[in-house]
Amino acid sequence: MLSILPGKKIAELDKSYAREVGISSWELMERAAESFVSWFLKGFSGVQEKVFIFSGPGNNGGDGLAIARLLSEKGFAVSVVLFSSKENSSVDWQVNFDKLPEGISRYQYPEIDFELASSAIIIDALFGVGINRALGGEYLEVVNTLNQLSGKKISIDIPSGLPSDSLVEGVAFLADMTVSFQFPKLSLLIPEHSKYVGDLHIADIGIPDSFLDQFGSNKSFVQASDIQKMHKRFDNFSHKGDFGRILLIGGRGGKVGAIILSTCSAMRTGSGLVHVWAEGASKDVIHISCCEAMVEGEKILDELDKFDALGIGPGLGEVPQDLLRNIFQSTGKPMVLDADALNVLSKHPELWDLIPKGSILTPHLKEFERLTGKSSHHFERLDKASEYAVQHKVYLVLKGAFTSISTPDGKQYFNSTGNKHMATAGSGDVLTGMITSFLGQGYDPLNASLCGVFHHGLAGEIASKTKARGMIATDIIESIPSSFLEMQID
Ligand SMILES: NC(=O)C1=CN([C@@H]2O[C@H](COP(=O)(O)OP(=O)(O)OC[C@H]3O[C@@H](n4cnc5c(N)ncnc54)[C@H](OP(=O)(O)O)[C@@H]3O)[C@@H](O)[C@H]2O)[C@@H](O)CC1
Ligand SMILES: Nc1ncnc2c1ncn2[C@@H]1O[C@H](COP(=O)(O)OP(=O)(O)O)[C@@H](O)[C@H]1O
Ligand SMILES: [K+]
Repeated sequence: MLSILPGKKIAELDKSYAREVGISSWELMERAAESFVSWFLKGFSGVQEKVFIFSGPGNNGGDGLAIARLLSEKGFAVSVVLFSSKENSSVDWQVNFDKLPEGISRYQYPEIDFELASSAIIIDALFGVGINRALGGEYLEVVNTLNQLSGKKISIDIPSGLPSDSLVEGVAFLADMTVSFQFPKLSLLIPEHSKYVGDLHIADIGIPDSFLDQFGSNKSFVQASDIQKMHKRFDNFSHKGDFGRILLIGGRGGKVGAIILSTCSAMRTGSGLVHVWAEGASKDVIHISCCEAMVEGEKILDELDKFDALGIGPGLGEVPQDLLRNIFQSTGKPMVLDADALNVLSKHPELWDLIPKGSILTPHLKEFERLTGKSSHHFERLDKASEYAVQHKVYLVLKGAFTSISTPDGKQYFNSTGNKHMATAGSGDVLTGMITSFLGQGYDPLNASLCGVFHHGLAGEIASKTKARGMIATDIIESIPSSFLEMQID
């Protein structure tokens, strides 16, 4: 689990880590540069390619100079554009400046012809986490100019102009890709900053997770290796009863498809027994669409105790609040609440304290807004999500890119899988089926949420390799088994 530290803590982290392992701050910068370059070489191997690196006065600029040297050694035609004088730059910047090889072209801003840079790969090393005010003067001017260029643009650590923990003010560099060191800065994970960040890559600089943990952050970025450890192991004598019996409630009226998606995905996630509550003609449709599931009528609501987990909401439509109230009161077990179940909760806050403790709520942004009111930006939304989870002792899965999972003990986890092709009708219903399935298999609510969200995103990534923009929710379901195979979960 990568702790996400606030920008202000990073200088302290660097210093204490360098001291602990007995390396200099320059050596840490060198590791960062090497990690960037090894990522870069996977995507840009054409050694004839031109690279322009814009280097600011701090350590982000220092990273840029180290990267300039390393890329030049690999045969790239590298130019650096400098802004401050040597004596006004950070100590490690100066060391890397002195190490710049002869072959690198140097320009002192404003003496640069942007025509030359227009056909090059642009690397933004102006400012990193040390930015402390909006861009102005020549930095504003250069970022505005670079933003007009059409070549590939890459930011080191964070796009220049973005603060690491708050909303951008004014202008920032528009990167196609951002390579952030060790962990993503919080600011890289919010929708308002997506156009600046582009595709996000995390470059390991070798600081162990356990070392980051000492800084006591309540926010983490979830990795595949974390998820692998959370999975329950089943043995050779396991039978379907060990994989849980769940009940899914929803799919009324014209929305029977929603609960079918949840049902099929629960089966694919490994549930032993999946029951679905259904009304009238939808029973047959469910049977035909997912013959492995058992379809139940109204009476099943009197037998909730026999289920290991419930998932309520996909396609439920408008229902009287009593339906939820009765369910909450007849079982103390955590359950998954999505879609229309959340809409009932939004209209009836008096139900909030009846939600069984440890339940998992999975709103998308609109559903979350109905629940907690409008937010002026995502940082505020994340705070509200955390408050809600703590206050009502539930897990709040706020869906979108980098879905966040807020916990009753005030922690917040950010998912690292998924992509834009998952923004398609029904993909949230798939997630509900997956999380309910894990909960029913005996995963605790945190692990069920984290594993559900991670595998959902990974299945989406796998499906999108062949389906891309044409991907539909069913494709995600079909790729759930591949997500287990990829993670070697048997
Ligand atoms: N573990 C890690 O993550 C590692 C991190 N590393 C790297 O270090 C980076 C952080 O470096 P950093 O602390 O030197 O800050 P950085 O962002 O270069 O800028 C500070 C300078 O800018 C100035 N300044 C600020 N705002 C300004 C503005 N709007 N307009 C104009 N000037 C402005 C400010 O001076 P001021 O004017 O405030 O006196 C100061 O001179 C980090 O992002 C990563 O790339 C790696 O090297 C090693 C491992
Ligand atoms: N751009 C994106 N990147 C990653 N995941 C996404 C993106 N857009 C949507 N998703 C995921 O797809 C799902 C969409 O859920 P939701 O909006 O409830 O869909 P529906 O209501 O149609 O079922 C969520 O799990 C969300 O995290
Ligand atoms: K930068």
